[in-house]
Amino acid sequence: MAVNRSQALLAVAGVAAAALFPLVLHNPYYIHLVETIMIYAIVLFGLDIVVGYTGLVSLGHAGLFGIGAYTAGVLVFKLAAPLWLTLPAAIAVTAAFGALLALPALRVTGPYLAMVTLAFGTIIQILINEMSFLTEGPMGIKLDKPALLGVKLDEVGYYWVVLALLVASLVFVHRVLRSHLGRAFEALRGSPVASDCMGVSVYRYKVHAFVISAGLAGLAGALYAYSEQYISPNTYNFEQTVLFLLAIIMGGRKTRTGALLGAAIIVMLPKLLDDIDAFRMVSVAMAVIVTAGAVVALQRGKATAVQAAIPVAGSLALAALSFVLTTMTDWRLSIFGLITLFVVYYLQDGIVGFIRSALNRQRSVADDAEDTQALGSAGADAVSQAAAGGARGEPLLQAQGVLMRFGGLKALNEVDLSIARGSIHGLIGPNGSGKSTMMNVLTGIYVPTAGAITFDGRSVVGRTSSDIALSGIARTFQNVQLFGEMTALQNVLVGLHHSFKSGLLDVSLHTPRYARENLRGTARALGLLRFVGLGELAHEQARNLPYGKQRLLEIARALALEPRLLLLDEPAAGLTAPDIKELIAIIRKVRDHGITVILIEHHMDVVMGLCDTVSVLDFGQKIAEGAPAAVQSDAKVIEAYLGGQAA
Ligand SMILES: Nc1ncnc2c1ncn2[C@@H]1O[C@H](COP(=O)(O)OP(=O)(O)OP(=O)(O)O)[C@@H](O)[C@H]1O
Repeated sequence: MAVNRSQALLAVAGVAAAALFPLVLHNPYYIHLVETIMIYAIVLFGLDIVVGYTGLVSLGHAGLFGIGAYTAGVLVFKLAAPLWLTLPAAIAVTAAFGALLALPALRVTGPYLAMVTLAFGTIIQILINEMSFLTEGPMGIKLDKPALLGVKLDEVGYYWVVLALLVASLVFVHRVLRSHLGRAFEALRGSPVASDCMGVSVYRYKVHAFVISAGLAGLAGALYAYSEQYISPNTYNFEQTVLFLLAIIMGGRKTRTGALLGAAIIVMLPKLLDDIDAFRMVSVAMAVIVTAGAVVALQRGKATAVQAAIPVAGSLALAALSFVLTTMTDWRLSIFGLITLFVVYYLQDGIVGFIRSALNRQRSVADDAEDTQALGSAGADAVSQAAAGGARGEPLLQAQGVLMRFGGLKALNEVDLSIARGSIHGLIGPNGSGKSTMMNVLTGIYVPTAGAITFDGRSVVGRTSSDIALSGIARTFQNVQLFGEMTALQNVLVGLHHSFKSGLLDVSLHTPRYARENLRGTARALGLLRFVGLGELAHEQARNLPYGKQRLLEIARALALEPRLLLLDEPAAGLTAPDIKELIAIIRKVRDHGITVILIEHHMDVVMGLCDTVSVLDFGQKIAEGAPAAVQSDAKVIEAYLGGQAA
């Protein structure tokens, strides 16, 4: 595992401290409090996969948490089931409900998804209430602390069980997120369209993320039932769901520390707000921290006086208010709301994100791949020889009568195209002539209004982008579509996703099969990066690369798919002259590996120097086709497109 030493030491120290806590502090109230924080943290690890990594909003997690609690509760109440049965059952049942919700819900996004998941949560609460024959309805279910290996657990024993499962969940989530599955989750947030075109089905991995997240919520729910020793429908309500989301926002997304911190906040804050003395202490401490933070930010030139003044004034006012108030009862919710507003507005990356940026530390974007830095063969070997039969020169892709309508506009009007195997086929035309639309039709982003497209004898029309990608068509994008928060290496590894056959079990147990795939994948990805001259930048975040390098990275990522056909959409746009030279050499090498290329390009020297055949589009129609020299001297082409430029 690619965890650095100090992180590992810190984690071990943290677990040891948590384990010793109930022995040092015997107060059952505090033991229960920490236990609740740990249980909530398990939910939040899962919720962060959905919210932080895939970028979806779920308002259904309290419902899922409730399903876990009731699965355990009902099994204990009706069948006196033991712990080793109730916990796996809670995970399985909740994951199944998660799938039931995700399969239809994840067809929609944004506010619609929020509404669907919210409705789910409400329905679950109503069902728990109504299905008295199973759930005892509003009366709720009482249950005892469970027994483990024949010994009935007391508060401390159960605390340790929860701690052990927290650590297990942490390791599980950590491993999943560092594997190809985690990369798929991040990729679909970074660029859904590029994910699909790399063979990583956005829909499929959204559902995966949701189901994993639901399983964790189920486990936490079951633990919560035993912890409280009583469950009733009212616990799993809208407020609970909002609290979970708030915890992620406050703690910070894409961080396990953030989830733990978020859990601590949502458990402790309401209790602190119950007690005026505690509230005074916290608000004074907060005012001191905020003021000190503002001074540091001002000194380092990270904030202007006005920017720093508002949070300082706000926290001082809160501290002053705490001494004016005599009781908290009427003010609890308002103050909770104010604190939330403050965090959401000023700490958009959450508290952990804020601390990291204050310390000038980047979020670690390392994953399992980093272990294998020294790997990688010579660059060119990484590009697979495009296998599969068919002689050079025979058609690999054929489009007939392709029509693409957008309302009244025919972006493509009865276009025929035949791409010979092993060739570089240029597609040129003035702006808006339909070139990118053609790429989008070929890669399944648009379904053509009419016409037929066959790739290697199989129809492309109506298939999903990821299916088409996996059958051997890779592409780059006119407006670069990289996974910005991921490293160059991780971007290429997303392209290699198809080469990972390991499942969730392999990933969480780090089986030899996963280790083998991971090693091989990383070596190939590094080889591909070297092939496009980015070997040195493997661990750089994609969004930090210069524009020209980003375009080359897109080519490496596309090659990772082991395509037979590579579509390059204006690869030279925005490149400097030396970069263009490098690009031309790379495209030639790609062709020499037997990969067929369709090249959209405005740089005529690139097109004329590289292409075997050129097709010219104008207003969605093909107006000429042939060898570059012939096309260049075609009167219609000169009139439509080359006219001004050729002169
Ligand atoms: N999703 C869409 N909805 C509506 N119209 C579209 C859509 N996509 C493309 N078009 C229109 O189709 C026409 C062809 O666009 P396209 O992007 O394919 O041209 P292009 O040849 O790639 O141009 P450029 O070189 O500027 O990228 C344009 O008029 C464009 O506005």
